[in-house]
Amino acid sequence: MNGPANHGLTSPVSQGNKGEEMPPATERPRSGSQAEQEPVAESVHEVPASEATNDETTRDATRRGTVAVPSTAITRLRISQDNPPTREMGVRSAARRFSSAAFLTSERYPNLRRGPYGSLSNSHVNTFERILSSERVLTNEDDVAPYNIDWIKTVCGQSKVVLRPKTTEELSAVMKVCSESRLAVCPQGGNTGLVGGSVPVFDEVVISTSLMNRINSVDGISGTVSCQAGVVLDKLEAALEPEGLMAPYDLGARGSCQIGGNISTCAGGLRLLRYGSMQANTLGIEAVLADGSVLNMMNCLKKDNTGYHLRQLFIGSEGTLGIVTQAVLQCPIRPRSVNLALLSLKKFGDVLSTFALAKRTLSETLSSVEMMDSVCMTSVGNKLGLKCPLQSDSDTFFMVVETHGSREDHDMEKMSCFVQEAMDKGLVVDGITSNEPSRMTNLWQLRERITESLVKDQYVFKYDITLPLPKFYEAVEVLKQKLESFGSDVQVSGFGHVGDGNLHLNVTAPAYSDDLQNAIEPFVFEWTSSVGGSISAEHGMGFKKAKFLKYGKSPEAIRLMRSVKSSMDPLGILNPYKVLPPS
Ligand SMILES: O=C(O)CC[C@@H](O)C(=O)O
Ligand SMILES: [Zn+2]
Repeated sequence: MNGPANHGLTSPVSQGNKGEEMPPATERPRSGSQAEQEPVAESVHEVPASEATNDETTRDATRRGTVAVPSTAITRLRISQDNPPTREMGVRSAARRFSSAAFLTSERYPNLRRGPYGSLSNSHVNTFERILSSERVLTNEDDVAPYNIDWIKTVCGQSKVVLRPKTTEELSAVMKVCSESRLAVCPQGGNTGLVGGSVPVFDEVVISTSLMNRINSVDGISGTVSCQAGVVLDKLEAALEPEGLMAPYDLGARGSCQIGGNISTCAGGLRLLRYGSMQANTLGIEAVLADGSVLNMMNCLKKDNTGYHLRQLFIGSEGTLGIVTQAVLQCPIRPRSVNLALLSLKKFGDVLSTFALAKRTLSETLSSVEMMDSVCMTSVGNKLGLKCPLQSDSDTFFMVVETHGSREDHDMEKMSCFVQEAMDKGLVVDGITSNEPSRMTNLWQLRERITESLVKDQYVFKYDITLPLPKFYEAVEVLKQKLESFGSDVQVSGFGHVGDGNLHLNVTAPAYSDDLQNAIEPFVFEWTSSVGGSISAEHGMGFKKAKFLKYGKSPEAIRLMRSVKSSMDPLGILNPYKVLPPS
């Protein structure tokens, strides 16, 4: 028998809907004096599919895995035989191949110390290969590289191995090995996170759920789906559609993000306003715990009050308490009619008044209320070539308002009346409505692809915060003022789920700089907390925000979090350096 394969690793050193066309604008209901002065046909117009954007890419093109970090973009590193790289150099150059701004997390955060974890050895790799088969144990540097870096290229770990289990049993066996050798692990879904939660910080073993992609069952009557954690959101949607159901949430990253990752980060997204949170919609969970034991809570029931709601522990804990392997989600009925409006507004106060009006007039049909400022709209235009069909200037705000309903004529009329009333009241300057699927898709891209446009050719500091609505856009203004001295190369912008009070606050700069980061943090967290907001709305704490947890939780709450963590993961091997601040 051959001896164990040499994987080039060191030995252990430490134990450490197509709807009907809208009637022509001139036929829509009008009222009030402003409508008389300003013909609706000129202000509210429908958008021809080709005019909405000049990019015909479909919603699928927003798949982050393909648009932002295409695997084909990973060019092979040419290594001179005279000067073979060390493992460390290899990871470093793998990181730098993605972008000139790439770097190792351990370099950018030099005060960070690796925990007392074991080191990966050839013998571990051989054991993993026995459990998973060798094709599902990646050790080749080029294969491992994409799992080390986040898709916006802001953090980069140095893992040497990626494990790709297909079943809960395999993942459980892997965790038993990791627990016995105190190997730290980093669970990873679609790697679409924005807070550095899904990539390793040092050399954690990456456990990818990508091959755990089975949909177990869809129950059209009770409206539930049971699936493995690695199912990609748009694949789930495709499986739900024939049953007349849809996922209870929607994200721009739907082409790459996975259900397990969505649950672990308590993802919010574009429809939370209408369909509720991940906490509300996750009925059942199966998770593998730190010691490899399997916790099966695959409940399909809407009502289950049998004591502690344990599944909630895994929703939003970012893989620090267990790795979600399967789940049951409650799924709403797919709407028969969808209507969309893209609006432009003069000031943020009008955005809030329009939101209030939308709630009153669109009531039960309202499914999404999003906003973006002109910096964001300009960015999707300049960087991605997506043309906004509305007139605007540098102070304009934009809103996307969507309805989901069951009566096309009724829903369309409701949307028209809402836009008309908003214009009559002088809240909305210009607007477009559509219920034609490809047109709506194009209009949605103006909102959904902001993230992709902001990261293009520049560094982005991202802050995902919840704020009381009157303070929502003040965050952008306050930060602009704070960063004035950095000059016009540094831009502050805001967009997000205004319907949920969730602002995505972004600072873009030509490159990362410690000075800029130190000017923003902890200032932005202090300010958010001082006005009664939350420093993480829907992206989680990950690695980047962990040290700022005190701005979101009281000392007592943090103590309880630590005690839950140490009782469920006494060796601290599950996604270390994330969520909780270093102790
Ligand atoms: O880029 C961001 O900050 C937000 C990403 C995502 O949550 C979105 O709402 O588009
Ligand atoms: Zn968002």
